[in-house]
Amino acid sequence: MARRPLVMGNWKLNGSKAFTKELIEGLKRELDGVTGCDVAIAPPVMYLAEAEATLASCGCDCTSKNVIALGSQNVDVNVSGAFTGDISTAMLKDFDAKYIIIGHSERRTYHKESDEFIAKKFAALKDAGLVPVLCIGETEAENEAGQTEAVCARQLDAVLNTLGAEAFNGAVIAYEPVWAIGTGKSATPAQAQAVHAFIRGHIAKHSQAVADQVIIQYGGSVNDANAAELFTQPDIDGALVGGASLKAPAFAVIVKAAEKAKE
Ligand SMILES: O=C(CO)COP(=O)(O)O
Repeated sequence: MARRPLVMGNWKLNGSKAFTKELIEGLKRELDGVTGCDVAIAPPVMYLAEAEATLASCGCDCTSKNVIALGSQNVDVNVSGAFTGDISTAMLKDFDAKYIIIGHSERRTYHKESDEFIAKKFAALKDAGLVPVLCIGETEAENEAGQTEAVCARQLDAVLNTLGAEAFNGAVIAYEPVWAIGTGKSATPAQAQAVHAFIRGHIAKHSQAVADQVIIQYGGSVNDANAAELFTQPDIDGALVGGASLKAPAFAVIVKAAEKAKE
């Protein structure tokens, strides 16, 4: 089954109002004419207004303003009320954000987010009609101990066992081995493919149809030099890109590589 690739930029804790405007203007120029790949960016929520305005106001007649979707790096489970510092699904929708990253290893590590808590976020996003981008992946120690599949299964099961496989209809999974994030040491295409096939197979135990349509991105040191080879793999449906998403030309090369590999 043909799946439409998705390349998403996770800006993490980077940027400013000026940077947001400049990078998005660059992306609009670079991605003009791209039709075969979905593209999303997740700036810090502080800059969603700037991002939304820059995406909407196009000084040229390019088509790329319709290509780049907005996203966020996190969301909270509560909808409103006395939850100081939190950000709701409704607030994200207010800025037209669509793809919402949850379970990133940096949040699992620095904010002690559990599998169960992340499953609640998944449910909140589905309730709101937003697209969860569920990050999963093993640490270096877990990898060396041969626990990669067990860790990915456990992280998926938190959602599968509470919401059912159907929750993955229209959702995105990002396989991000922790040892590959920000290290310059990407998984090899074969290594990533093996885990992606395991992830799809794990979902297929519940529903083959859901497994066939779910987008599984690879993330971890994806750049303009290694993206094309990663995308040759049948179960790699795009990428979640950190560092290389902060430069319009590099990010555009990755998007175009996905478009070409999956046409
Ligand atoms: O964590 C990542 C995306 O969510 C990957 O980050 P890098 O591309 O900087 O390794």
